[in-house]
Amino acid sequence: MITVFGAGTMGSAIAALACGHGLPVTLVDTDPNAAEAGIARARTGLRHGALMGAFPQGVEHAPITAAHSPDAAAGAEIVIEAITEDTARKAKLLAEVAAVAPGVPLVTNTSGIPVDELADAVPDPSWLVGAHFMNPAYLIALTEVIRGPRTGEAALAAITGVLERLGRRAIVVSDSPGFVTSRLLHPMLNDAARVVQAGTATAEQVDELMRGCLGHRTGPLATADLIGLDNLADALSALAERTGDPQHAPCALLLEKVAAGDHGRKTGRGFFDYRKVLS
Ligand SMILES: NC(=O)c1ccc[n+]([C@@H]2O[C@H](COP(=O)([O-])OP(=O)(O)OC[C@H]3O[C@@H](n4cnc5c(N)ncnc54)[C@H](O)[C@@H]3O)[C@@H](O)[C@H]2O)c1
Repeated sequence: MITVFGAGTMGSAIAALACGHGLPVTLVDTDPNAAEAGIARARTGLRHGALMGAFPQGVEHAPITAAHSPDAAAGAEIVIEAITEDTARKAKLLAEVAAVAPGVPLVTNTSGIPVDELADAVPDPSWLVGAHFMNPAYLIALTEVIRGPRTGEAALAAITGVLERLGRRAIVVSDSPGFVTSRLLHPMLNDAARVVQAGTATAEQVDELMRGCLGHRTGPLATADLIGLDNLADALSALAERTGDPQHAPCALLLEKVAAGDHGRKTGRGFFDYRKVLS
C-alpha cells in the first residue's frame, strides 16, 4: 500500500498512476472535501489513462481510500507527500509521518525545495528522497528523482523500485533549488507571462509561436495553467528565495491571476478559459 499525502492536482494523478498498476493507495488530505474531490479526479484519471493505454493490460485497478491524518502512513510500504508547496507545512507533515512510520521511505514531490532542507525535519534523513512526478503523472513516463546529500541507498532503491513497478523511468539528479526541470521550466513560464504583461503578445500568440516555431508541445502558458498558477507562483517564490535571483519571483500578472482565483485548469480559468470544456 502506498500512502499519498495531498489530494490536489498531483496527489490525485499519482493515485491514479498507482491504482492503474494494481497498487492500492490511501489518499490523505486535511481537507475532507479535497480528499473526496481528489478520489473523484483519480477515478477520472484512471478512465483517461485507460483510454490512452497508460496502464498494463489484465491488471485489475486497485482501490483508493480517503484519509485525513498522518496516522494513515502506518503500514505503508512507501509514503509520497504531494501537499502544498510550502516548506514549513511539508516539514511539519514529514515529521508527523516519520513518527508514525519510522523506517518507511518518505518521498517528497516538491517542485524545487531542496530535499536536504526538508530532511532536517525527520529523525533519520536517510529515508527522505525526492521524486518529481510531472502532471499528469499517469501519462508522463519519466520521473526526475532527487538524491539529497543525506538520502540513503535504501530510500533510493525503494523509490526507483516503486517507479519501475509503475512503469516509470527514473533519472537521478543531485539536490539543488528547482532541481533540473523546475530550474529550467518555471523561469521560462514566468517570462512567458511577462511577455503578456508587457503587452507584446496575447497568451494565445505566445503559445502558438512557441508551439509552431519552437516545437514546444503544449505552449508555456497552457503548461502554466496545467500546473496550476498558485503552485507555479509558490514554486517560483521558493526558487527566487533560494537562488537570490529576483527575476525568478512570480511576475505581477501571475500574482494577479492567483489573487483573482484564476488558478488555471483546476479552477476553470487561468491564461485560458476552460469552463466550456469542463461543463
Ligand atoms: N501541479 C503540478 O504540475 C506539479 C508538478 C510537480 C510537482 N508538484 C508539486 O506537488 C505538490 C502538490 O502540488 P499540487 O499542484 O497537487 O497542489 P494542490 O494545491 O493542487 O494540492 C495540494 C493539496 O495538499 C493538501 N494539503 C495541504 N497540507 C496538507 C497536509 N498537511 N496533509 C495532507 N494534505 C495537505 C491541500 O488541502 C491540497 O488539497 C507541490 O509540492 C508541488 O510543487 C506540482
